[in-house]
Amino acid sequence: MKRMLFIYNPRSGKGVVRDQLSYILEEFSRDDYEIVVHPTIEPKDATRITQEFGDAFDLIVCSGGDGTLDEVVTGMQTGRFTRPLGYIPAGSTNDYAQSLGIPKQMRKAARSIMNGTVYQCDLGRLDDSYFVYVAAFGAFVEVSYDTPQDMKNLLGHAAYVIRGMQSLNNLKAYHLRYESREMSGEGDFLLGMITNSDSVGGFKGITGRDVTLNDGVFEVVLFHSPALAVEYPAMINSVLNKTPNKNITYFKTSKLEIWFDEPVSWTRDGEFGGKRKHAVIENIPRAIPIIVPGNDDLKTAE
Ligand SMILES: Nc1ncnc2c1ncn2[C@@H]1O[C@H](COP(=O)(O)OP(=O)(O)OP(=O)(O)O)[C@@H](O)[C@H]1O
Repeated sequence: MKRMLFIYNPRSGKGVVRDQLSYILEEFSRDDYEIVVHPTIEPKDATRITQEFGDAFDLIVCSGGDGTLDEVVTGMQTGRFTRPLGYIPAGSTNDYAQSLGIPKQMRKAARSIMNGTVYQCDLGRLDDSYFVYVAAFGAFVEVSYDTPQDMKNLLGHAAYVIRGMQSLNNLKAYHLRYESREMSGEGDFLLGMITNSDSVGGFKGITGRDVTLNDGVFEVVLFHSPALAVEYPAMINSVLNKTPNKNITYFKTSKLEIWFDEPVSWTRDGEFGGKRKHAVIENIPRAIPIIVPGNDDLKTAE
C-alpha cells in the first residue's frame, strides 16, 4: 500500500477544511492510500513534520493557505528530499493555487491530486529561506502577515483589503540599489515584488506578462516613489489595466541582489520574511514537484 502524509492547517482562511475533511479523505481512500493525517497545532509545525517524517511517505498533501504550503516546501528543502506534493487550497486568497489551475473547491482539488500529474515548479530562495511564489518588501507588505487570523477567519480575503486601505496612509519610500544580469538601478521605491505567480494579493496580472512557473526566472515589479502625488492615480490605473507606467519597472531574472539604506521588512508567501538591509533572491529551477490537474492552460517552458 502507498503511504500519504496529509498535513492541514485547521485555522487557514475561514477554517473551511474542518467541514470538508471527511470528503477529502474519502477521495484519497479511493486510491489505496494508507493516510497519516496531521493537523498543524502552531506556526512552523508543517515544516517540522515534513522535515522529520516526510521522507517515509510516497506522497505529501497539504491543505491551508500559501503560508502552510510554504512551510511544507521548506520542510522538504531542509529535509533534503522531494516527494510529489498535492495542495488543497484553504487560505484567504490562494494566489498560487489559482496560477496552477488547482480547483478552489476542496473536494475537487483532492480528486485532482489523485488524477493529476507532477509539474516541476520553480522555487525561490531569499538569502537562507525559501519562498514558493512571492518575496516582497515595502508598502502593503505587512498587511500580508499582520492581518489577524481571526479577521481572516471571519472575512476571508476582505480582511486583507480592509487592512490594505488602512496602510495607504503610511506609504513610505525606501532608497535602494538593485542589481541583476538583466536590469540594475538605484532610487526611491514604495514596493518591490519578486514573484512566480499570475496573481499576488488576489490581483491577477499584477506580476507582469507571460508568466511561466517553470522557466527558471522570476517576474520582478518595482514601484518607484513618484515625484508628485498626482502621479499615484496613473500608477494605480496602470496596475488595474496592465498598461506601462514610467514609475513601474518590470523585468525577469533568475537572480537579484538588493541593498537598502536601512533594514526593511519582507514577506515570504504572506508570512513575515525578516528585516533585511541586503537581500539575495535566487530562482531554484523546477524544485517543487507539485501535482496539478491535467491542465492544458498551464504554460511550460521548453
Ligand atoms: N494551529 C495553528 N494555530 C495558529 N496558527 C497556525 C496553526 N497552524 C499553522 N499556523 C500558522 O498560520 C499561518 C497562516 O497560515 P496560512 O497561510 O495557511 O493561512 P491564511 O493566512 O489564512 O491563508 P492566506 O495566506 O491565503 O491568507 C502560518 O504562519 C502557519 O504557520
